[in-house]
Amino acid sequence: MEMITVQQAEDIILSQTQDFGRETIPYTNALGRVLAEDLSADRDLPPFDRPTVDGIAICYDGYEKGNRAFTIKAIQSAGESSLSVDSETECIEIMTGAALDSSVDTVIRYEDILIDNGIATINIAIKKGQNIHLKGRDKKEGEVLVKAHQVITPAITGIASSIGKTTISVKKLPKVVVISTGDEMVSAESVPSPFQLRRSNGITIQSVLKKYGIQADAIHLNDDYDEIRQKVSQCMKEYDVLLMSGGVSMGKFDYLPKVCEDIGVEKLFHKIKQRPGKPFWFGKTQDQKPVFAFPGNPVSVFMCLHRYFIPWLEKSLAIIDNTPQFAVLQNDIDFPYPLQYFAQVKLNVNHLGQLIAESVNTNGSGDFSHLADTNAFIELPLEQNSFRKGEVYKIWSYNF
Ligand SMILES: Nc1nc2c(c(=O)[nH]1)N[C@H]1C(S)=C(S)[C@@H](COP(=O)(O)OP(=O)(O)OC[C@H]3O[C@@H](n4cnc5c(N)ncnc54)[C@H](O)[C@@H]3O)O[C@H]1N2
Ligand code: MOO
Ligand SMILES: [Mg+2]
Repeated sequence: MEMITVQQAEDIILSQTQDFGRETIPYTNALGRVLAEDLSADRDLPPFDRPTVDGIAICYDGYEKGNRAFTIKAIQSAGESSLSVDSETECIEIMTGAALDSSVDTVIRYEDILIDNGIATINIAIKKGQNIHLKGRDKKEGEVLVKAHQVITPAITGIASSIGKTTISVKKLPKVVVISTGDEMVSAESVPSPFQLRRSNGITIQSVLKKYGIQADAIHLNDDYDEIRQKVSQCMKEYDVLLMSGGVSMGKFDYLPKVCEDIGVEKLFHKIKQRPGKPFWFGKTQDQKPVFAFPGNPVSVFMCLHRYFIPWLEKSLAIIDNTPQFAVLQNDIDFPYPLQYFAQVKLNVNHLGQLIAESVNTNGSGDFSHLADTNAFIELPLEQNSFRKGEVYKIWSYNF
C-alpha cells in the first residue's frame, strides 16, 4: 500500500471512533471527565435579593423625601430570615449576602454612613437600588448553566456543588492498555547495561491519558513474536483500545504488524507521509476495537499520540470544544523531503497578542531531550519544502 497522507490517516482514524456510553459519578471525582448532561439552575441565581456590601438597608422613598438619619431597627446577618423596617425612617444593619426584605430596596456601605447612638446618618449621594445583586439576575431557575460535552473544569465542579448536583452523568472512559516493546528497553528502576536504555514511552502515554482521567495499564514486552502474539491477543479481549509502541518498522525484530495481522486485526493503514512517526500502523480488531501501533522513537510516539489518538479520544467522548489552534512561525524552516513535517516549537504570545512558535533544532525522533522545553508540534504542509518566518500553521499543543 502506498504511504498515505496525514489527512487520510486522520480521516481513517476518526472514522473509527466509538461511543463508550455514560455513567454517573460523584461530582467530587468529576474533574477532567466529560460532562454528559446539561447542568441547570435548581432555583434563581441568586435565589434572593442580597446586598453586595456590608452596611444598612433602607427604603429609598424616605431618602428621596429628604431624610438622612435612619434609626437602626435590627442587625441582620447572612443566612438569617429577612428583617423588615416599619417606616421610611428606619433601617436594617445588614451584611453582604443576607436576604433583603421587600420593605427595603437600597443598601449603603458602612464607609458612607456615620453611626451614632443607634442612628445611621448618610453622608453621600445615593442611588435607588444600589449595592444589590437582584434575585434571578444571573440565571433563572431551570436555565442551563453548563452545557454537556465539555471537559469538567474546577469552575464546573463549583457550579455543580452550588446547585446540589452531587452526582453527575459523564462519558464513560475506554479501558486502555499501553504495550511497549523492545529488548533493549529496561525499567526506570534498573541500571542499564552499556547497550540498554531505560524505557519512557509507556509512562509518557499513561501520563497524557491522565489528563482525561484514564488510568491506563502498561506492560512491556520483549521483541519476541510468541510473547507479543500471546499478550496482544489477551489484551484485545480485556481492553477497549490498544496503544502500542515500537516494533512497527522494517527491522528483523519488528513484529507488531505481523502479529496483529496474524491474530485477525485488520490493517487500516501502515506508514504515513510524515516525520516523525512515518511507520505508524493502525488497525481494528474483529469487534471494532482500535489498535494504534506507534513507531518506537519517543518523539514519534508523542507526536502520533497528540496528532491522532487525542482527536480520536475527544471525538469518541463527544467533546465539542476542540477548535484547531494556529501559531505564527518565528523562524525559517527548510525541509526537503516529501513528508509532512512536525517541528517541535516553543510557544509564546507577542505584543500583538498573537500566538508565536519558535522551532528548536533536534536530532530526530529519538531525541526526546527537547520535549520538556517545547510546548507543541507545528504541522508544516506536505506540498512545501520551505517555511518562512511570519507564516501561520496549525499546532498540536502538548501542554498538560
Ligand atoms: N530500514 C528502515 N529502518 C527504519 C525506518 C525505515 O523506514 N526503514 N523507519 C525508521 C523510523 S522513521 C522509525 S520512527 C523507527 C520506528 O521503529 P519501530 O517502531 O520499529 O521501533 P523500534 O525499532 O522498536 O524502536 C525504535 C527506537 O525507539 C526506541 N524505543 C523503543 N521503545 C521505547 C520506549 N518504550 N521508550 C523509549 N525509547 C524506545 C528504541 O530504542 C529505538 O531506538 O524505525 C526506523 N527504522
Ligand atoms: O518517522 Mo521516524 O518517526 O522519523 O523517527
Ligand atoms: Mg524497529
